[in-house]
Amino acid sequence: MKLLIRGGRVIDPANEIDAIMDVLVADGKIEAIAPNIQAEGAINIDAAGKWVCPGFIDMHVHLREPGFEYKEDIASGTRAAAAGGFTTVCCMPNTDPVIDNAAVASFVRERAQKSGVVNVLPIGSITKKQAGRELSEMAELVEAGCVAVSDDGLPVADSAIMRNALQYADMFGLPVLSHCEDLNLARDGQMHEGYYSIIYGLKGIPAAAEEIMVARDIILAQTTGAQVHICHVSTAGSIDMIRDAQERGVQVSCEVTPHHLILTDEIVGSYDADTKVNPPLRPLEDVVALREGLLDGTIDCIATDHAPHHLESKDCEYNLAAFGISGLETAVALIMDKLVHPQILDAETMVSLFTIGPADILGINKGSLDVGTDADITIVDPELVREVNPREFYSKGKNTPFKGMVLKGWPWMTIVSGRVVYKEGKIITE
Ligand SMILES: NC(=O)N[C@@H](CC(=O)O)C(=O)O
Ligand SMILES: [Zn+2]
Ligand SMILES: [Zn+2]
Repeated sequence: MKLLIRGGRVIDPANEIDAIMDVLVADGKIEAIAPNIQAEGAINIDAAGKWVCPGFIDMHVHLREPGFEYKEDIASGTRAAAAGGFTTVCCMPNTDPVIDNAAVASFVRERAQKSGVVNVLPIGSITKKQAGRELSEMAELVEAGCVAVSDDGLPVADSAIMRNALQYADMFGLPVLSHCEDLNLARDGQMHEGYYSIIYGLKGIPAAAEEIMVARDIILAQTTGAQVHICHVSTAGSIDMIRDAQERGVQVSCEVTPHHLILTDEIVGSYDADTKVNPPLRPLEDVVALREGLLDGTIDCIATDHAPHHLESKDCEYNLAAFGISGLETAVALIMDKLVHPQILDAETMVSLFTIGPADILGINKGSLDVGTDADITIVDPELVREVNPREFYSKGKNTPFKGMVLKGWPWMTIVSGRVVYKEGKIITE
């Protein structure tokens, strides 16, 4: 089976390509990239006016299976990923049971094979049951296909355990993805601690709750020489420390979410629980610093932190609501509309933040259109205008603060290993 994607703007930052070209796919692999390819018997896809990119990778999603299938499962979560233009997602281990051993990791991969429509790479936990006391068997997790370890949802509060984790994971080349939160400072907090938390009468989570842990992790990465990756970085102070550490040669990378790049804590005044997320939405100064970090290369990638929740845990008092935003189906459109079209972010940087950026952190052979690699391809229609309508989400999680927003620039087609899994609003399953 051959696919010929014709006349699109091919943007492949890993190969420094940005030109109108054809892409030929054969037997699930990239076979050629060149102008005016002739291919007998190939199915033609007219990509004129579209961006043809390496498949987008989201290295931070919560698929909730096993254990919380009422919030999301691998079938629904991977459909949401495909609709959002992602060909590969890495799923966090805060499931029930936790992905802390080979059996659960293998279960996730088997479910993904059977019911998923995009590549699913599991993330194992740093500590058994994410309890923060004893390290998981990382050798076993690597063997079972885990590409990183994380206790996301919770910090590794004990610094001695974190230091051991960094050293141990380093032996397997596994990145440690750190959820930075000092639980004593964050306790009972509902939103960012500052002007608006006072105005709105909600208990605040100070920036220091994140920054103290970012500082600690940088110090531990420096003293061990190991690699640490900071999840969902959200404050100016964190960015400053990460930038400084990178300049000193410390192996620290980080990701940012679309919501932290676009929203401020002011919108919590709607008391809509869909604005409640961890880390919390921050003031404008932080948003500005995150955008600077994105442009100067301090931030390595954009990840959604897709955190679907059931209506019951969102349609309630702000104080009682769960933290999290269903992000897979809006990420690309948000970045296109709010950063690319206003010319804050150029197309090539945007594509690299969704492709080679995360692939390099994870050390996976994806994120480029290299000939011979899996034909994972994301095609974006930069001109398509659509409203965010959670009722049409493939995700079971309808919890988005972006509902009703009209955005320009959406994923148009998603191709995984040469198979079209999403096209113009529809998931395609044979
Ligand atoms: N981000 C969130 O607000 N929630 C995440 C946990 C996490 O990413 O820390 C979840 O699992 O629901
Ligand atoms: Zn987290
Ligand atoms: Zn998360």
